[in-house]
Amino acid sequence: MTRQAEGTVVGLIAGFYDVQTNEGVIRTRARGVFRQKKQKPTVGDHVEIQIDDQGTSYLVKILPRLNRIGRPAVANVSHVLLVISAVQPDFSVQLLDRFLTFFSWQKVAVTIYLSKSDLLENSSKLAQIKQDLSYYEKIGYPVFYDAKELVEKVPSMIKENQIWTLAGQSGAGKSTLLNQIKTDANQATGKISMVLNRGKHTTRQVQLFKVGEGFLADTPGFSSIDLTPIKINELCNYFIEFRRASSNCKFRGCQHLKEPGCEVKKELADQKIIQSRYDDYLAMRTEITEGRIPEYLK
Ligand SMILES: Nc1nc2c(ncn2[C@@H]2O[C@H](COP(=O)(O)OP(=O)(O)OP(=O)(O)O)[C@@H](O)[C@H]2O)c(=O)[nH]1
Ligand SMILES: [Zn+2]
Repeated sequence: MTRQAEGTVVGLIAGFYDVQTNEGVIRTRARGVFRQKKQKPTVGDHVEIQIDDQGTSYLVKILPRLNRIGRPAVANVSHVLLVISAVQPDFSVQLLDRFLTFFSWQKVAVTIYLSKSDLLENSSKLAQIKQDLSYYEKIGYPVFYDAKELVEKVPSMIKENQIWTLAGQSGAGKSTLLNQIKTDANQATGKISMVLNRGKHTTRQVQLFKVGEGFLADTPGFSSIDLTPIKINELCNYFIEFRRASSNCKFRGCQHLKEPGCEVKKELADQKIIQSRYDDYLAMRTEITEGRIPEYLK
C-alpha cells in the first residue's frame, strides 16, 4: 500500500528533495516523469509525494506555482524583506522603485528594512531618507528602521506556509540580517534543523527554514532583477498607488501619460503622488521599450 502526502520542498541535496509535511521532513526522489516533462522541482514548490511499503518516498506532482524567482530560484515566494542601505551603497529611490515594481509584478508583498542608518546618525541625509520612506509607508509598504525590532517581529509576520526571502542590492546587508533572524529562529526550531543537518556535508543550493508559521529562504537573497520582460502597458499596474488611482481615470487602460481625465496625473499635481515615483515610471517605460537594464540592477 502506498500512501500520499502533501508538503513544501524545503531543500534539495544531491538529487533528493526534502519535503516538509505535517509528519515532519521527508526525503524524496523525483519520479523520472519530471525529466520527460522537463519539469524541475524547485525549493518552495508545493508538491504531492507518495510513500511506498518500504518507506521509500517519491515526489510525484508539482502543484501550480505563484512565481519562481531569484538565483538560486525559490518558488512560491509570497513576501520579501527588501534591505535598502542608507549608505554603502547609497540610498536611492530609483533603486527602491525598481525593486518594488519587480516584486509587485511577481505578486510578492514587500517589507522594507533600512540598514546602516547607524552610519548616518542624526544627519540631515538620514532625515531625508526617512522622509522619502514615509511616502512608501503611506502607500502601504511596512518600513522598519531598526534591525532588532524587525528580527523580533518577523516570526509573527510570517503566516501559515508563506515563503519569505531576502532581497536588496549587493552589500546592503542581507546576510547580516539573515544571520540575526536565524539565530533567533534556530532556538525555536532546533528539532527541524537537526533532521535537515544530516545532509550538511553536501552542497545545498538553497534551503527553507521554519520561521513563525512559514518559511524563510536560507540564501543571501537576490540583488539583480530584470524588468525588461514586463509588458509596457501593464507597468502602471505595478505602481500600487497608480493602480489604486486608475479606477478613477476616465479611460480604462489609461497609461497616465497625456490622456484626459487621468487621476494619476491629478494626484501628481496635488502632490499626493510624489514626482520621483512618476519620473521613475516614465524612466522604466523607456528602459523596457529599449530592453535596457540600468547598470546597478545587473
Ligand atoms: N554599520 C553597519 N554595517 C552593516 C549593517 N548591515 C550590514 N553591514 C555591513 O555591510 C557589509 C555588507 O553586508 P552583507 O550582509 O554582507 O550584505 P549583502 O546584502 O548580503 O551583500 P551581498 O552578499 O553582496 O549581496 C558587511 O560588512 C556588514 O557588516 C548595518 O546595519 N550597519
Ligand atoms: Zn490615468
